[in-house]
Amino acid sequence: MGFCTILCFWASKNQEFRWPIAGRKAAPGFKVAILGAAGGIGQPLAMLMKMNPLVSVLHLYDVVNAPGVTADISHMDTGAVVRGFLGQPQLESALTGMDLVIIPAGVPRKPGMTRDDLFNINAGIVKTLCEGIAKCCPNAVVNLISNPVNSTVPIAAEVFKKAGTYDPKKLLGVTMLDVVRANTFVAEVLGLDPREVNVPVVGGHAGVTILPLLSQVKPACSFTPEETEYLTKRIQDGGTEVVQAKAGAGSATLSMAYAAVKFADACLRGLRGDAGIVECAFVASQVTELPFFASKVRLGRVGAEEVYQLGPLNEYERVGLEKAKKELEASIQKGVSFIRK
Ligand SMILES: NC(=O)C1=CN([C@@H]2O[C@H](COP(=O)(O)OP(=O)(O)OC[C@H]3O[C@@H](n4cnc5c(N)ncnc54)[C@H](O)[C@@H]3O)[C@@H](O)[C@H]2O)C=CC1
Ligand SMILES: O=C([O-])CC(=O)C(=O)O
Repeated sequence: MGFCTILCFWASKNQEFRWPIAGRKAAPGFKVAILGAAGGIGQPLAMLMKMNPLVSVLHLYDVVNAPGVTADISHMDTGAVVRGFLGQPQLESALTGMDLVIIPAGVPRKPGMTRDDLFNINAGIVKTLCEGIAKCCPNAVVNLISNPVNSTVPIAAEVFKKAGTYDPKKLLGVTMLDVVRANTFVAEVLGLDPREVNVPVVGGHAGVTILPLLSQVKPACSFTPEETEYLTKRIQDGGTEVVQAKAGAGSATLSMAYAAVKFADACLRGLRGDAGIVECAFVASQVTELPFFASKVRLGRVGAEEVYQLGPLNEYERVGLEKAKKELEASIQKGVSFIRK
């Protein structure tokens, strides 16, 4: 039995375990925690955040395998100091002092499931983690990835309200993967490099609530009705496409880690005070009559500082918006009721 095996075995028996901290002081930068860091998204996300020069301290928390992932990531010769935290008794240490908390904790879909089918398990996980955030880092910006995002964000908001720490600017549901997919699929149709394409995706993060605004693509372009139908459907079903291809082995993890880092980096640049950082996210909103909605937001020193209106929609998008709102309303209510019941 090697040293690592002994240490991991001991760690799994000893909830007080804390991976040894490097004897180096953290450089200036942001302190970031990933909750669910040993998972399919969590691991590549941890690796990419360790590569981010804006991060000085990276806390990796999970209920399993946190020591192994931490040992592995900590050998990367990049700036951030990495610390691992295993299990509920170490949640508070993982969260204390954090500027940004990214949450990919929870179960993923299998073929045939909707994101809402994850509610029963993931709602409780998100509730517990957000209670920890309210207690230990109430001023942190939260990037919530765990599905169903349309319900988990309202759950988080209710937990923070109950604790008296709710700041709507600091709670952001991550819908970046929808934008990443939309950029990729639209670029394919237009014959462009996806890095040159920007597609706003609004609404929420499930099925028809994912509403790409193809009339607002940059660079300006137009689509035939067939292209619009194909692209809208492909973007809405992007998650299911991956779930089916993985055939029971989970959902999008690598593209999600990429999208999560793209979004987290935008949040950190906003916190640093960079101007003009605009990304789509599912946030508290007055853009429609619903209390939460995904749209473009300006990220700044305190989080989502400005939520932008949708801009002019075409008839196809107006119809899509009505469908999206109907489903979103029920998902939001389900999340709110989970805490208020
Ligand atoms: N917002 C989005 O665009 C996307 C969201 N997701 C969602 O992200 C979530 C995670 O997906 P994967 O990483 O593929 O799943 P996974 O099962 O590979 O990893 C989840 C991790 O969460 C951990 N975990 C479970 N309960 C926990 C708790 N109470 N505290 C801390 N960690 C806990 C597990 O131990 C595991 O390591 C799923 O809910 C999935 O649906 C996935 C892709 C895109
Ligand atoms: O589809 C899923 O279950 C995971 C997800 O949210 C996505 O890939 O967009």
